[in-house]
Formats: sequence, C-alpha cells, structure tokens
Amino acid sequence: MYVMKDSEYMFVFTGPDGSGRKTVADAVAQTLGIRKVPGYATRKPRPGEVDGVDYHFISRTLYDQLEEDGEFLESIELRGNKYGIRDKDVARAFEKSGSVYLILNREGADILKEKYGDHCIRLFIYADRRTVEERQRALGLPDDVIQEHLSRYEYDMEYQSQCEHAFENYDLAHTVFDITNTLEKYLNRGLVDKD
Ligand SMILES: Nc1ncnc2c1ncn2[C@@H]1O[C@H](COP(=O)(O)OP(=O)(O)OP(=O)(O)O)[C@@H](O)[C@H]1O
Ligand SMILES: Nc1nc2c(ncn2[C@@H]2O[C@H](COP(=O)(O)O)[C@@H](O)[C@H]2O)c(=O)[nH]1
Repeated sequence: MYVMKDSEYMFVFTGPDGSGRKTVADAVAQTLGIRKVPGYATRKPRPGEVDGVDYHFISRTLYDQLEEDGEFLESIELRGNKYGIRDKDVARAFEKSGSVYLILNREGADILKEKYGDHCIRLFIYADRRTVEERQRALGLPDDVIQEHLSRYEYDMEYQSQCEHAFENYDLAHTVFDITNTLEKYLNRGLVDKD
C-alpha cells in the first residue's frame, strides 16, 4: 500500500449517482492541478465513456487475476460487475502530483478512510432525488441503471454525516468554487507542514 507523505492528501468524491461527482471533481482538480486515479471496471463502457479516463475497462477474467494477485487497494461488486482501485495507480498518481482524487461509492470511501485516516478527505456531493434522476435521464443512461442507482439514493444520502465535507450541487460554478476553497486549505496546510 502506498504510504502518503505528510503533505499529501487523497480526496474522495462520494454521494448519490447523478449528483455530479465526476463533473465537480474534474473541474476542481483542473483548477488545483490534482490527479485523478481512475478505477478498473468489468462493465462495458457507456456511450461517451473513455477507457483509461472514466475507468480502465477490463474483462472479468483479468480483473479476477489482478484481484488474486493482491493488486487492488479496494474492490467492490455492484450489479454483477466488479470495480476497484489498483494500488500501483495510486502510487503513480502521487509521484506526479502532490495530491490525488477518486470517485467512489460509500463502501470504497470507507475502506480508504480506514487505510489513510486524516489523509483521506471525503467530499460528499448531493442533490435531491428528482434532480439526480433528471440528470441521469438527460445523459441517456439506461432505465434499469437509473432505477438501480435510485434504489440506493437514501442509503447513499445517509453517508453524508460521516464525510468530512458536504456540498449540495445545483449551481455548478458555485459548487466548484466552494470545494476549491476547501481543498486549498488542505493543500496549503501541506505546504506549511513541509517547511
Ligand atoms: N450543478 C449541475 N447542474 C446541472 N447539471 C449538472 C450539475 N452537475 C453535474 N451536472 C450534470 O449531471 C450529469 C451527471 O453528472 P456526473 O456524471 O458528474 O455525476 P456522478 O455523480 O459522477 O454520476 P455517475 O456516477 O452516475 O456517473 C452530467 O450530465 C453533468 O453534466
Ligand atoms: N468502491 C468503489 N466504487 C466505485 C469504484 N469505481 C466506481 N465506483 C462507484 O460505483 C458506482 C458505479 O456505477 P456505474 O454507474 O459507473 O457503473 C458509482 O457510484 C461509482 O462512483 C471503485 O473502484 N470502487
């Protein structure tokens, strides 16, 4: 497992599907110059998804092999598909930037918090149920996927109180501004610690 330096942070964006985690996280990261750690997924890419950017899309056979070899820092199964974060990808991302970000469900966020403690900061992004449904419909996600996501909505929302920070996401520019300000405090703290 990668051992973080005092100045390094792992920012985990979590919250209900469709709340805008990816959109918000990518915008904040671009401003702050922090690097994404894309996970591995055994499901098929959806229209618009890019291999290596949204996920590394791999076969179930390869995933099982990597898992057997102990390559994953955390791994979950959802709707018959496996998703996981590879330890060496975290290490590589930290080599290139002082802090990194990931987009995970609450189970993954819990695992990384357990492993990295104060250096894992969970950012809970949310919007009301109707809004997340509309956003997913507008994206053209299949109905069964939207229904499955919505079936977890209340359960996902309960995780808010356990996260270090929570942000509602309606006005995108406003959300990105607030999160950027919050993360800057951690990044500046890292610099102060270093000196
Ligand atoms: N503040 C916002 N206002 C309007 N639309 C938004 C806002 N934030 C995100 N969106 C849009 O909502 C849709 C879902 O966003 P995104 O994919 O970032 O969500 P997510 O939480 O990562 O969901 P999933 O895990 O299902 O992919 C996208 O089309 C995105 O452009
Ligand atoms: N714990 C983990 N959660 C992950 C990982 N990669 C993605 N996710 C989250 O799971 C669902 C997947 O939904 P899908 O619609 O993209 O199939 C979503 O909430 C992701 O954020 C991971 O490696 N570990």
